[in-house]
Amino acid sequence: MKIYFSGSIRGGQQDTDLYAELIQELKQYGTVLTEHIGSKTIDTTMTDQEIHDRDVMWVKESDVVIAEVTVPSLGVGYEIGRAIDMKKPIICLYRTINGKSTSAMIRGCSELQCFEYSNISKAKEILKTQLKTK
Ligand SMILES: O=c1[nH]c(=O)n([C@H]2C[C@H](O)[C@@H](COP(=O)(O)O)O2)cc1CO
Repeated sequence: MKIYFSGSIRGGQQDTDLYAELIQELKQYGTVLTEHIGSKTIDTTMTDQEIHDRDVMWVKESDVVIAEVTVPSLGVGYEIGRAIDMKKPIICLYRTINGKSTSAMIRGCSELQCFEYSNISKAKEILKTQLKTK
């Protein structure tokens, strides 16, 4: 199974360590195409167009998209929209921080499976339940 993991980069990298742990967990279910999202080092050798085209190709190739949407990111929202058009199964994970929840455009979308979680163990449980059937 090919997994496209989506998480904020230019939207803010405060959750990068959490993404790295989720990516590590996801590796037991298949190949994670986007391991770089769990690293704070940004590749400066690629142009924006190269990043965009590579990532859209990976979304196309993927069997499932997992998006951590707590940190608002234009790129993550865009990838989710493209993945919906491609009819991919999409799981969105988010935490509520200081009473602030994620966008209604994500939580209110019936084509997404959205799950709120409070800590990494809960996120792993959600992934286990959701991915064992895929
Ligand atoms: O350098 C990058 N590499 C990359 O793969 N992305 C993709 C993957 C992430 O899921 C998403 C993050 O978008 P943003 O940078 O707008 O937060 O976009 C985004 C950037 C920078 O925008």
